[in-house]
Amino acid sequence: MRADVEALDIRDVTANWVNAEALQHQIEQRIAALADLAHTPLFFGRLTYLAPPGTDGAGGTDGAGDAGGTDAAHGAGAANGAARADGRDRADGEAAGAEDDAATTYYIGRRHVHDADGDPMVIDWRAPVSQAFYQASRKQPMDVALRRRFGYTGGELTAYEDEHLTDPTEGDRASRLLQSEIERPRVGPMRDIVATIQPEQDEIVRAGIGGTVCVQGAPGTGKTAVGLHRIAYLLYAHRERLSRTGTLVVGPNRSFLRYIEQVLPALGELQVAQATVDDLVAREGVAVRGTDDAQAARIKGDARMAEVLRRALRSHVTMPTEACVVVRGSRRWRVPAYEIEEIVRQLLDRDMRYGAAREALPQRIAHAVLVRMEQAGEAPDDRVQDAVARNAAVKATVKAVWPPVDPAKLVLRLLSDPEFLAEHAEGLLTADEQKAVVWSRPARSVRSAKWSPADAVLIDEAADLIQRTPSLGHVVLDEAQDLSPMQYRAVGRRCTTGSATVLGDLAQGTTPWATGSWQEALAHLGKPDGLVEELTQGFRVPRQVIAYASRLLPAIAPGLTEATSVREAPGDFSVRAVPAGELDAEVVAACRAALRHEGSIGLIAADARLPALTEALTAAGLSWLAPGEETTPESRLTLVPATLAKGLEYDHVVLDEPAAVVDGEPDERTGLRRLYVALTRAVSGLTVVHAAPLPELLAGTGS
Ligand SMILES: Nc1ncnc2c1ncn2[C@@H]1O[C@H](COP(=O)(O)OP(=O)(O)OP(=O)(O)O)[C@@H](O)[C@H]1O
Repeated sequence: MRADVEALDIRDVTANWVNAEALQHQIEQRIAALADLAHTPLFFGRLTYLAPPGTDGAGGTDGAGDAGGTDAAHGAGAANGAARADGRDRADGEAAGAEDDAATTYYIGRRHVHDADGDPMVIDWRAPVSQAFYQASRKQPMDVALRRRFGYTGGELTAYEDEHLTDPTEGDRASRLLQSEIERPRVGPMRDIVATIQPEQDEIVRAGIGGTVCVQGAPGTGKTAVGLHRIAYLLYAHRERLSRTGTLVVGPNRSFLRYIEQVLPALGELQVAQATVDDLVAREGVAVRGTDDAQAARIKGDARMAEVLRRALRSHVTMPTEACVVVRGSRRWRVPAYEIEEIVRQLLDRDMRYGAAREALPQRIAHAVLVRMEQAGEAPDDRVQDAVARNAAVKATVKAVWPPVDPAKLVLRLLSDPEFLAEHAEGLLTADEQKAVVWSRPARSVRSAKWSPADAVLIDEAADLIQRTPSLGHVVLDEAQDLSPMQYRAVGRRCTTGSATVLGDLAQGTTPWATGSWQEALAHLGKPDGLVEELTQGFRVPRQVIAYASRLLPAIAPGLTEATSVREAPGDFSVRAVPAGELDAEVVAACRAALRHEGSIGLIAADARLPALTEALTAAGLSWLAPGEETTPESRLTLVPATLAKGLEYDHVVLDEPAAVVDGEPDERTGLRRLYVALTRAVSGLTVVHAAPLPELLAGTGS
């Protein structure tokens, strides 16, 4: 397929260079999307239907019987499976009834693959025919006689596993291939899970584009994976619409985005934008260099600020005191002040965007002039109305009544001028709250102001009040629990006409304004009808480790369901108390021990502990990476400040001094939540090393 695209000669088919450029670009994208990925096989599953899908006939039973005849227990007969799988044998017509086979048997892969005649060889995992691969069960076989999963090692087909869903004599058994995929030692960036998406995950992945879905899930339940696969699914099912409107993944920080950035390209999707909320609201000329204390940030992030901004903006509209007199030729047309006031009030009542109303106003005044012209016997047309709207007198009136407003200047004034703030925050913010947000030293200009991230969100809100923010087709919002209401609004206005997938865990909220309930979050996002789903099967964290971390739940998120672990391997888990003077050395020793195993190692520590640990690692001659930098078999140790651990995972985690992680946060609940995040990053082993006493809820075990 790639060779076909590469061989395309477009010289004779393009009318001009713009055409040629556009076509060439499309061709390059197609070639890129068809690139071979090392170790990524073309197919991972096969379905044999009882009858060709879409028919009622039972004619497919033969095919099913045939497929059954070639079965082998998983692991055995792999070579045979490989030969059949590449389609050559089938093309040779090895089996009688090869026709039937082709009609009922489908190979499922990451993308569609066809042969030289254009006949499909591998069906895209997102196609309707593939859904049964994920959803069919013994209870509901969905017309599937045989489901085969293929197992690969380093790109080589090494095993397969069969389920005869309609065979009553065959019992249910756990998939070894799923188990080995889950237990695989992690190294490198996040990978796709297309081969092993679970039924409850699949339902979310394939939910319709019309609705917003919100997923609450404990650490490691696959929220990020599900969100990314959902966007890939939507791009498949609604390609044209979404390529016009665009799609976006919002994540908590750069390291996280780097960690996930290869999943969608591996699924052939290269067009999805990725950003943090700070990126979304970034504006030219507004440099974010400042920070807020927790109280100011919380108030600035509160949804009440949206109303303060709305009022402050609308206060720029003043009622006219003078008539508008338009001179055309020898005639003067006068629109009295009361009539302009009426127009202005109508525009205010319609609650249009400030900027849209400002653009409508000159036309409305011009219309009033035209009515007068007609009354005087003239017959003006649209061109006259346009000319009048551009008349200097009309412009002057508009400027006086409905002046242009710069969003950053508006926020600057609110934060610099206590009286202006008081006027518009009356009844919304208390006097203390107003005091908390006003800058101690007023800024002189937008450029010199020390804007904080929360200020940038306020400016974004103001900009949207003036001019509508363009909406994308679909937005996936990950680690949503940390967003303030104002940040939810900023994301929400980027999908007003589209839909969203909101992913998060209330127990992992570590901002002072962390989400308390998903209903509230969805309301701030502007999607109050969004459906809240829960995932509870954990794919990352070993059972003992998740049980240990879950001891914190009563203190950090009472009422949340504890995750179960689908991992069979118990994992290594130890908690070591060491003398204070030996903490750094013991941590280094734990890292060394972890490095003896395969896979990535994350040393997670309170941010304040980083300098000491950096020194200890250097002295020990160990090199390490920063979070988000790709781990490789040669370079596997990452030093992770606790504040950046969210969303990431490491095969083995060494957690330094839990008490310091808790103390690094302004309050205990946030501290324990930060600790919960740190404790739940491990895939196969966790070593906790501490000199200070453990938080009470965790004390009482260990070695
Ligand atoms: N169906 C699955 N098959 C195989 N692996 C899976 C499956 N679902 C999730 N995983 C794996 O489990 C790990 C955790 O998934 P993911 O990071 O999406 O979880 P999360 O819910 O976003 O976690 P957190 O709350 O910590 O951010 C990843 O390595 C992911 O690939």
